[in-house]
Amino acid sequence: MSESSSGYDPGASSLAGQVQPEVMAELLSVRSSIDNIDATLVYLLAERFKATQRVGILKAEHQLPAGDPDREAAQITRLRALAEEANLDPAFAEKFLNFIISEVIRHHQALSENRRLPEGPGGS
Ligand SMILES: C=C(O[C@@H]1C=C(C(=O)O)C=C[C@H]1O)C(=O)O
Repeated sequence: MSESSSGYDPGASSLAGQVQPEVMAELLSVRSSIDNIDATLVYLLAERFKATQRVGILKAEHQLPAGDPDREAAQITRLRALAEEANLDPAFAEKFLNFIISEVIRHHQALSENRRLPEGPGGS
């Protein structure tokens, strides 16, 4: 579905009418990059959840535990270092990864109990 038919309005703003037109134009231009980045994040997350779902199926088939704390610790150390290099707050990077991992673990638990998940952030 195209964005125009989904009803998305890239110009939506509570600031309309309160800012000079040049400022608004610059704001909308930067927001267009933010929209592209957000779309990419959604696609990246969808791909990540597809991959983790394969891991979840493998774990369920072989009666392996949903979480893997040593793997998580290694991922967090790596992501914190990457975040520092990228000038991103490492504490934020860690929180974000933990948020995603906890959702993945919830999915893996559901898979191993052969349960369907209610609609949640990860979806699949
Ligand atoms: C995906 C896995 O399962 C869990 C989720 C992880 C993740 O989302 O990266 C990492 C480790 C596990 O706690 C895995 O074991 O690789």
